Amino acid sequence: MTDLNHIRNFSIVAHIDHGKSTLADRLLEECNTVDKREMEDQILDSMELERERGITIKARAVKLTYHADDGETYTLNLIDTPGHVDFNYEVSRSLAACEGAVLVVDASQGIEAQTLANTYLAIDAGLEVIPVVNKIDLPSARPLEVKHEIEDVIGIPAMEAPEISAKNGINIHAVLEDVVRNIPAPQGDREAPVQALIFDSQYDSYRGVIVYLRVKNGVLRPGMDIRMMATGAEYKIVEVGYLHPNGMIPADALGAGEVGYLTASIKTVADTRVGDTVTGVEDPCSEPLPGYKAVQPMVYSGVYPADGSKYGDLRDALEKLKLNDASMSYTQENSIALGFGFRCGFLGLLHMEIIMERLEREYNLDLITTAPNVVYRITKTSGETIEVYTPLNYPDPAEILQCEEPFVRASILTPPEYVGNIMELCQQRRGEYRDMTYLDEGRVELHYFMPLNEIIYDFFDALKSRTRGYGSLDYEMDGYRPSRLVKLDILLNGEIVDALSFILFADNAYARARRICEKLKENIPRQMFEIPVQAAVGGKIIARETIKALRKDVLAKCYGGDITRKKKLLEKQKEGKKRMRTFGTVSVPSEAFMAVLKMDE
Ligand SMILES: Nc1nc2c(ncn2[C@@H]2O[C@H](COP(=O)(O)OP(=O)(O)OP(=O)(O)O)[C@@H](O)[C@H]2O)c(=O)[nH]1
Repeated sequence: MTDLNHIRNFSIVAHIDHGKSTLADRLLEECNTVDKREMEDQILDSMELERERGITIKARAVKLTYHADDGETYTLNLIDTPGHVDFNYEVSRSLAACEGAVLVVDASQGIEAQTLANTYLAIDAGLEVIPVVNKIDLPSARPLEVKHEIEDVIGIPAMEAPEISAKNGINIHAVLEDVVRNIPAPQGDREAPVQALIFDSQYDSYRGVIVYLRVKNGVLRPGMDIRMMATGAEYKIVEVGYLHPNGMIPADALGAGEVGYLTASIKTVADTRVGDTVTGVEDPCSEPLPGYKAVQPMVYSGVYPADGSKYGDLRDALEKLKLNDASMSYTQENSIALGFGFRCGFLGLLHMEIIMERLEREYNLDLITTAPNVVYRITKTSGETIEVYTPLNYPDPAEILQCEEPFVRASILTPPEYVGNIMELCQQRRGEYRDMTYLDEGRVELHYFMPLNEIIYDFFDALKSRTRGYGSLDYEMDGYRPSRLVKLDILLNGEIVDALSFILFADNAYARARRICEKLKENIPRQMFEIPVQAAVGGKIIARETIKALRKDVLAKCYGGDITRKKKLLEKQKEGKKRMRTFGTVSVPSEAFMAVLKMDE
């Protein structure tokens, strides 16, 4: 165990793409913990998918050894934080494991919404924030301006902030010196009962769950019986150790102030929730650490195998993913149209996309997802209040007394010239204007109340395109408000396709219904008979298109006796058929579902 005075626990916070992972790599190199040759690019983002998408999903930590200019050797624990608004809670728990945060700001972009949001999280967590200006190698870099921006907007001294290029390895040493000098050493009592904060966990098929934690008080040792205070789960520690960039290094003990891992043959990450407190069974601490929150999925979607016979495979895959991702949820759901599937809950659309991609890629599944929805709250005339996770459970309109939908407080940062565009966008999305602050000459912060439902689809993309990429968004939940909602049903050939139903704001129903019918008409191939495509609210048809009947058969073009060409065509047709689902008498390709999902593009 390192003595407390020689430990520094810190995170790096930044807006997406400002260079957090690249700086982390350079710090690792500078501390010589990693041999350059064996260093994979961006070791902290260890999942393949993360690397491909260039985002950081799960928090990880590494222990660095740094020989400082004062002649002393320090242990630096770098805790990586996810960079997307979907994962804000995980960010806050990672920060709670630290005493300081390095704030990376891109010298050409300056402060953006997530810079502010993450910095405020760090300041709220009581961390010492040390700014760093990155990407000074770029011709468009304006480090001095950005330093002024940091001082004016965030209100922390920044004139001495290191000007670095993480990419080219310029001035990295100055960052490490700042960390050692300006971030306080951890405090804690190693004689006290154990109190350790879980900031991440990961499922490993051989060892069970690996729990990443920061010990606040006491000492953890192998053989000790521990309890997770929120979930109540109890285990015997098998191993404790440190997180070296090249792997886990077992140790005899993990003491207050330190960051490391434990294993205890834990079967599921659901037992080791992020933010929970680990304590000893024999000599428990009197109170858990503050700030634990059971994270709730905010967005739900139906997930069905494109090929109905793969239902079992999908269930197995979800079961495995769930072991590793406590924030995802799933329950079985039956749709008349799609058969057996699951209603899955996600933190947000990015989280949903990541899980869908993992299911398709790692488990080789072809999936159909239904339009994502938020959780609505409906009070019935009987006085009963229900939470509606899926349009399939939407009550009969005659039984509804009141509908409520979740709202968020959104803050949008933008250069002033785009304010008009943004206001228009927010108004279209039923935003309620709160206020607007001019942060400095180049930046305005707009505050709105918005229905979560209007944000989850494509709000972020729409914002980016209306601000030429300069606008940025952050939001937090703000509770439920009464709303006028309806369920829109889609009928093909007179029959409701339940998997295409969704809940929306009443005033949007007509426009949306027309667009969906048009989209379906474009995406459903003609068949032997005419197919009416209709949209209805409460049994009343509000839009209609018709898919004309098909007359020619595919082989008609194949005059002449070229059998291989005929075979090819038939083969192709079969391929097409496989990807179709038949509803009543109508075959619908999975692309049609996608088209309805991607409505707002
Ligand atoms: N020119 C230049 N590019 C840099 C520098 N540092 C990082 N980049 C580039 O900026 C991009 C984003 O860097 P990352 O380190 O992945 O950014 P991040 O903040 O970790 O992003 P997320 O993981 O998505 O939160 C990459 O293409 C880097 O190569 C720098 O000093 N100069």
